[in-house]
Amino acid sequence: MGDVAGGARRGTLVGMAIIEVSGLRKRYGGRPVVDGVSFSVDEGEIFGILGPNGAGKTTTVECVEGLRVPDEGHVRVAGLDPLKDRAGVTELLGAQLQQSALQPKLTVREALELYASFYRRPANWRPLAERLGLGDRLETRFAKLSGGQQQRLFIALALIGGPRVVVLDELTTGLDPHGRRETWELIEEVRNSGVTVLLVTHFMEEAQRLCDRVAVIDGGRIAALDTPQGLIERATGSTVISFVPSRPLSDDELAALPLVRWERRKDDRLVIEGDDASANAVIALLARQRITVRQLRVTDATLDDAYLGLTAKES
Ligand SMILES: Nc1ncnc2c1ncn2[C@@H]1O[C@H](COP(=O)(O)OP(=O)(O)OP(=O)(O)O)[C@@H](O)[C@H]1O
Repeated sequence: MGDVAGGARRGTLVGMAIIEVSGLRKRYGGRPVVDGVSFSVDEGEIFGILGPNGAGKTTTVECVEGLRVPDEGHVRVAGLDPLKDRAGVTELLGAQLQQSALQPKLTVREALELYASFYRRPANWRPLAERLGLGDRLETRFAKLSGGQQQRLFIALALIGGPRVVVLDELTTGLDPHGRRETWELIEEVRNSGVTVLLVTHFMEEAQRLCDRVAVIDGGRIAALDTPQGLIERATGSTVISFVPSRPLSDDELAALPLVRWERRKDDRLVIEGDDASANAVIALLARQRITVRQLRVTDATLDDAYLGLTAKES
């Protein structure tokens, strides 16, 4: 696999924290939007931040980038304070630009040359552009690129300083499923080249596929932090069983079963999350009560199920 970071890879110490956030708080107009967030990201990880709209995700990562000043708390990137060691952090952290930050008339080549000029030791942008599939688009203006090409250019610009960490905030929002999958492969290659990735996303499938660990932020606080599989097991159990019963099951009947969670859908479908013991208990209850079922489905739980369970009160 090619080195997507353009050969900028340095030795990594997998398992060492490269980002440390502790007791982070930020208020706007007296309202806490980040309310005591702590986490650390190991070098070489893809670390995801998930959460509902307005949960405080962007505020948190912008404090990591040194773009916002926390009211309280402690942030370190490779041991540096992003506010006090601004130049040092800029050299080692690549941030994805917001769309509006690029002039529509700027060509891909001009953008790459311009951003390379910001760094003392930039990556060689030509192989980077090739690797990101932009080699034949160098003279194309930003406004004429497809959504997927624009996202690839943002990844290239985030990598051009040869960073050890990249922060990608909702990178695949607005992409079609094909473009999203291509971007996922690129993010995996970025990580495989040794760069640590801090990824803010709304897409559970994206987090499940890419992230080594995920923090779910809700109401400015960390609701859960684990591997995607750990979150799934903790929040939902491992299995989702759904069916339309010939007569409704009562809340009391359901409460007596060893389930993690259940939900009634509009079409009378009952969705039950649990484990093998839950599945057996449901089958036994149905047999005892002579309830038949239609459209029975048994599937593995996903991060989507876990997320809905973890953020259920607010959503
Ligand atoms: N500069 C600001 N001034 C006042 N309020 C702000 C400011 N920036 C963010 N907020 C508010 O802080 C809260 C958290 O915003 P933030 O952008 O961090 O959330 P988010 O989790 O990234 O949301 P989304 O998923 O919608 O991007 C929101 O209610 C937002 O309106």
